[in-house]
Amino acid sequence: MNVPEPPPPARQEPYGQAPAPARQTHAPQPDVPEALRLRGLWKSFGPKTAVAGVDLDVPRGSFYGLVGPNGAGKTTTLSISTGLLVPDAGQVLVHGRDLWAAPQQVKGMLGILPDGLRLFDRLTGAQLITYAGLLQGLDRETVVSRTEDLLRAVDLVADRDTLVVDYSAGMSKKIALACALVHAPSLLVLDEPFEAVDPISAANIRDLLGSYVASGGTVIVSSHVMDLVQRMCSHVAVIAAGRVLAAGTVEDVRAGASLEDRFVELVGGRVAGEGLAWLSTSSD
Ligand SMILES: Nc1ncnc2c1ncn2[C@@H]1O[C@H](COP(=O)(O)OP(=O)(O)OP(=O)(O)O)[C@@H](O)[C@H]1O
Repeated sequence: MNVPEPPPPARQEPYGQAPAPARQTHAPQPDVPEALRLRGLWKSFGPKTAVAGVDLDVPRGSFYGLVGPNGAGKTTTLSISTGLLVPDAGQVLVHGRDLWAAPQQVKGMLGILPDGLRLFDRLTGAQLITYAGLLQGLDRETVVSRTEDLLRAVDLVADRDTLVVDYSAGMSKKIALACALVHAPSLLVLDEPFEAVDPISAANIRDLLGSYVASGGTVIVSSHVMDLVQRMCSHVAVIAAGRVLAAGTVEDVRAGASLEDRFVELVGGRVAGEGLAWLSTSSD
């Protein structure tokens, strides 16, 4: 693997402090074909370069999978794309709007399920969705009806009045997804949305996301489950060592092979051998 080139100089304007345009809107720009456009993203943590020049175009209305080995830079890329992390360099455009020029307006278009999300877990599930909706500026009547719809959609009606602190990992993931959806964003960015979620709930969530995409929304998901990405996504990007190795429609990227085989071919790293000899030695 090549040693990454040093990043270009950092942006001059600190995050969120660029002068705001006089008039801004949450609406996507209609003539822009990409829901998300990343250009030249770089991010290092001390000596570790996590993202090394990522360019990516996510077409509007696509179901986009982001796959890569552990430590590839997926979470860092998604965190930068949603304004949760400041890059050392690069540009993020959401529906044609620069995230750092108008962070509040752009974030109104985004629904985010971050990795390792900390929730306000002393609220019940229903209260948490309500709180998320009110924070997004929805009126109370709309929030109440959407909360009921979302609790049904993520199979949490029976636990609507349970404190989130008492939710299992999968239930927490589902309530966080419901919070991400409540303001009907035009772009959903989901980091490992199916991790710890049971198969029935996962199927329901897939259906929900499928309908969302069919109605014009755009979804980006990171996942380690190649079979799921192959079945669910229209597009995929393979990322390793902070760089995009391949990106496009799932059909184009897998090029006749399974996505899993193509992934292994692109990324490498299979360990040949007979395993750990000592592991098969009984201590009895
Ligand atoms: N806050 C941080 N401080 C230091 N290093 C970090 C930090 N966040 C990420 N890294 C490093 O950056 C690299 C990319 O991490 P990242 O979490 O983006 O990978 P990932 O592709 O999401 O991995 P996984 O599939 O294991 O979740 C890793 O080497 C990781 O150790």
